[in-house]
Amino acid sequence: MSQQIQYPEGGQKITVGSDGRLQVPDNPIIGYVEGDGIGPDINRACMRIWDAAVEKAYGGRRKIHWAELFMGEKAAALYDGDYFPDETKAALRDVLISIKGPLTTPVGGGFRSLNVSLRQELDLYACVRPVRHYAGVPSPLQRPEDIDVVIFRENTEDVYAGIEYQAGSADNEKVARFLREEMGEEFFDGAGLGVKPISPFGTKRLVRKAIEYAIEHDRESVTLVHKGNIMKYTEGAFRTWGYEVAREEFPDRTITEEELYATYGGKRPEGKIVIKDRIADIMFQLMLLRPNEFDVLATMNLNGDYLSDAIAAEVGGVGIAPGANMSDNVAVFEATHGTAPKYANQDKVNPGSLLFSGVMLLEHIGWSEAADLIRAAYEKVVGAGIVTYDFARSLQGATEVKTSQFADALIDQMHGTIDIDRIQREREEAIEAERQAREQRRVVAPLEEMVASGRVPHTVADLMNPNLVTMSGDTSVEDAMHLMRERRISSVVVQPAPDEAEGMGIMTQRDVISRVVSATKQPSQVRISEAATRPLITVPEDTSLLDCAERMGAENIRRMVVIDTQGRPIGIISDTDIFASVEQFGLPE
Ligand SMILES: NC(=O)C1=CN([C@@H]2O[C@H](COP(=O)(O)OP(=O)(O)OC[C@H]3O[C@@H](n4cnc5c(N)ncnc54)[C@H](OP(=O)(O)O)[C@@H]3O)[C@@H](O)[C@H]2O)C=CC1
Ligand SMILES: O=C(O)CCC(=O)C(=O)O
Ligand SMILES: [Mg+2]
Repeated sequence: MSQQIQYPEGGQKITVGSDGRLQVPDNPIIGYVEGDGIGPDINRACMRIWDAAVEKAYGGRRKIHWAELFMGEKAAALYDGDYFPDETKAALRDVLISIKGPLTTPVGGGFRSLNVSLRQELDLYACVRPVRHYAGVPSPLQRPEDIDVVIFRENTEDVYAGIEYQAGSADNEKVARFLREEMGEEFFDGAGLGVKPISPFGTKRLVRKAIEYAIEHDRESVTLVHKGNIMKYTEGAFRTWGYEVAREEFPDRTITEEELYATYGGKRPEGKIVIKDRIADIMFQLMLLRPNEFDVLATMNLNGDYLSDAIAAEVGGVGIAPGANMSDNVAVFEATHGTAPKYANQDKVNPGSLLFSGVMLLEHIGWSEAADLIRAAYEKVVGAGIVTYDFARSLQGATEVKTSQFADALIDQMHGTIDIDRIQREREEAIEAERQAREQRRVVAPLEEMVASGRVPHTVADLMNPNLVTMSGDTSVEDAMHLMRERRISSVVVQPAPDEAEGMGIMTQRDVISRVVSATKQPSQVRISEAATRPLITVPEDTSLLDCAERMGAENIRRMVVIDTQGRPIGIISDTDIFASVEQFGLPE
């Protein structure tokens, strides 16, 4: 066997004690695989951050001794075309804990996925992917903080098992003949064929791990995700065996959702984990609409692959979501995204996914002080708008930095050598300056444009501000205040919450002051529907400015929401807008 791997001097191996727990020395040897594509860029950056956090947390008493292990393109170059050498497999088992970057897999042919091979060869049966939101990270959701789930994805079975027969091959014909002649199945000629094995053994060990995690981390529920209505004997069986393991092995710690309502009136008894199940397609919708109903998710391989990328998108994208592949002793932590080849060697991408996989690793070996330092520094740095290109795309006032510069900022923050509050202040000032410039353009420039073109504003649509924010009535006043401050707006349109019969309303800064602050209520405890003014006073987009001014006077209000012909809110017009127009053009006709 070719020998390329060298364990660093001064390091000691992690072992498993007689109680089954990891024995971690202060100088553990931990394996790392750099990965292909963007792998080297993110790995270089993350190693500096992990090392700095460990040094800072333990004052030099603890130190990781990294051992480079080889997979993918780097391995092929060193081991004569072998992408996953035996030496690496042996070392991954030997050091017990490793972390890896992404690896290239060719589509539709070529060699088998190295990631899948790794999971199967080492029997790393649980792919654990926590997804939560970090303050300051841009998200398409109104309340991304509601997302805090841990996905346990089965890692060795399902259509990923690699039991596939290529169309036109002799094996394919043999299997097709068997299925048609012996089993009476019908399908089109020339079909590629794949097998989807789901076993009670594979299912139960995965669901067992998910329930153990839920118990250990004081989580409320474990949801079995499946498409058992269609694939009854694979996905349906996953559901059946999942409930079985809960009932047989954790009878004192689990109840089913059915029991929750039938026996406990919907109120979860202290210390019990609720086991429930959802069909996979609706699960994607639920994770967008009501994510706070979910906690730990147990899925089969393919559903978990899809679902983990989709949920990651809700909290900032695959650039930030971490993961780990685990057996009972061996664990290989890994970024959940791929090799993003178009960005390779550009020092450009977000190191967050690998970084937080390392944070999981630090927690796994019990070094949570170092993990906490990274999390705290991350929130500060991203909160100050220092981000890589992916977050910069949707973050107002962002300072876009390279992968290595992002690592520098995190390390400086941990060392206290960066004035993050000043950067944050400057960012807020820049956002404010941008807002004022926008306002200037909105109120003055359109009028100037109109003067130049000889047009005169007639209707509210000519003058309205289309920058309108609508929020659901069950949003807390605190969350709405954050958004109003961030967007520099003085009101939000309030849509009825699902449990409300009333129509739309508006909540202004003045409402917050008079109905929440002066009433000494906690903004976090009050829903915006309680602070809003109803009904919403609207004005159709083709209303003349004079009519609008008259209505404002009659209703004694300073702004009105403009609606289109379908009754949808499309903008807001204020007395300031009409004032500016009259000052410029005189009284409208
Ligand atoms: N575990 C593993 O090793 C995995 C390996 N792969 C392999 O990776 C290769 C490429 O796969 P592909 O489907 O393109 O998926 P990738 O995850 O590599 O890239 C898809 C897109 O995701 C965004 N992205 C990915 N990583 C980052 C990051 N760190 N920071 C910011 N944005 C990021 C980029 O979006 P944008 O273009 O919008 O900027 C990128 O173009 C394939 O060979 C695939 O098999 C895929 C998944 C997992
Ligand atoms: O192996 C691959 O190339 C893709 C794996 C993947 O998508 C995942 O691990 O989530
Ligand atoms: Mg994937």
